[in-house]
Amino acid sequence: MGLFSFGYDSFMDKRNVDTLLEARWIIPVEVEGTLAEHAIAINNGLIEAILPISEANSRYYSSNHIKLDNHAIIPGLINLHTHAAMTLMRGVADDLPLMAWLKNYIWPAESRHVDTCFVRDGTMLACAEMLKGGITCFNDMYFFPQAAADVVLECGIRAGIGVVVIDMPSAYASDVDDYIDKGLAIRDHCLQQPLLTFCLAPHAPYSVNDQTLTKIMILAEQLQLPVHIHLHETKDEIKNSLAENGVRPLMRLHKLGLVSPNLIAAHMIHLTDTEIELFHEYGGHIAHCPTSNLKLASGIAPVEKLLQKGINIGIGTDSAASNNRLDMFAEMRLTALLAKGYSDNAEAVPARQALRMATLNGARAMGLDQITGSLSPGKAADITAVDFSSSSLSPCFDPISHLVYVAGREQVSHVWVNGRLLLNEGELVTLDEADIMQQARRWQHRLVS
Ligand SMILES: CSC[C@H]1O[C@@H](n2cnc3c(O)ncnc32)[C@H](O)[C@@H]1O
Ligand SMILES: [Zn+2]
Repeated sequence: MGLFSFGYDSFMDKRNVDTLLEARWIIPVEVEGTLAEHAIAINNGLIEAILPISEANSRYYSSNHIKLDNHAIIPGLINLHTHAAMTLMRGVADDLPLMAWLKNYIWPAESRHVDTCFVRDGTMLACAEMLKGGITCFNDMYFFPQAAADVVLECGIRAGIGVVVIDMPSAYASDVDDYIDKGLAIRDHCLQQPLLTFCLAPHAPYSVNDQTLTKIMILAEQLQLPVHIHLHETKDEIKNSLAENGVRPLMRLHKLGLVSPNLIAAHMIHLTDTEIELFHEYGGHIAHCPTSNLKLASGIAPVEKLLQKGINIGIGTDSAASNNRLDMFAEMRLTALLAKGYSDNAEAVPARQALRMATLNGARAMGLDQITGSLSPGKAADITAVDFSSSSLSPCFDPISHLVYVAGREQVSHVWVNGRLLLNEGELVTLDEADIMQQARRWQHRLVS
């Protein structure tokens, strides 16, 4: 009787949580280093505690107790710049420079095919690829953002949806005011959705005029929204801006008041020292997209120099039409390797920094660093588990080094967003992968015809 009541009492003393997750290594990112043999207690979508396994077991219990004995647990990866629905155009036009790619292939295809169904099916395909690759949050810029938002809510991933603006009529909107009105109406409708945030997303300095950019600057300040834009992507962008506006694009945006902590500038390849100073002084963030930049021969961003200055840099895949993968493991590795080669310095972007760029820095750029981007009590349980049991990851002296230089997305086994399991032992929980692939094949036939 005494023994029974002792066991019962001590069981009752423990706190019941939704999930108790044990792992060989936990890499919180916010604090440096690796925690060996620790556990995470997850409750109501949030990380409640991270403790050594024995301590976690003495304080918590859960009917959902998961033991990942050979895994590293990291914050979910954050894809800071993408056009999710463009997965349906993966490989339609390769080996071209940006403007030929856009003007001769992508924009004509978009004008013929992009509608709400295309964006729905393409975003589903992207979410399947991203979740299987450990991505828990993406920053999107595309037509028909309502369709992307619907998919995000259906599958349970987290996203920043772009209120896209471009001075080019489309099936989605007739002019820039129509783009803005439609985008803001979607935001108003989704204000209570914890997985959705919104950005103002003017496409690029060459496709949006001064008057519209000023309107966007005012809206960003009024609504405290990030502004997500392609910037300084090619040498031609800068040459044309000098010819048409008398200034380089970044200086033009600065004169219009857009360079601020609200700004997320994708690419930022061709920069003078003065521009780097200015960008740092005014607090902008960068979405570095190394694969897309190389594939379109746009150039190599001076990442080491920008980091040394103290600029916040996250990592993006860009679209599957210019990458051609939505693979943040590949982008992390390339970020680390390119920075070394470009700056002639093997110490540039060590593994821990590449991982931080792919997680916490992305969250910071999106204004989400109080919610996600690292594993700390009080933050959302946006978590990726990476299986280290393969011989190709053996031996392992440092799991952070392996995550960047060895592991690939094929090692991702589990993903949680807001405490909800979305990938279980490599299988998508909320998405029907076979159906998604069938829809992709249907679009492939349409695009060809
Ligand atoms: C108006 S929706 C977004 C728009 O951007 C196009 N796009 C995709 N990748 C890039 C890139 O690297 N630079 C500039 N524009 C890009 C996409 O096709 C859509 O038209
Ligand atoms: Zn882009």
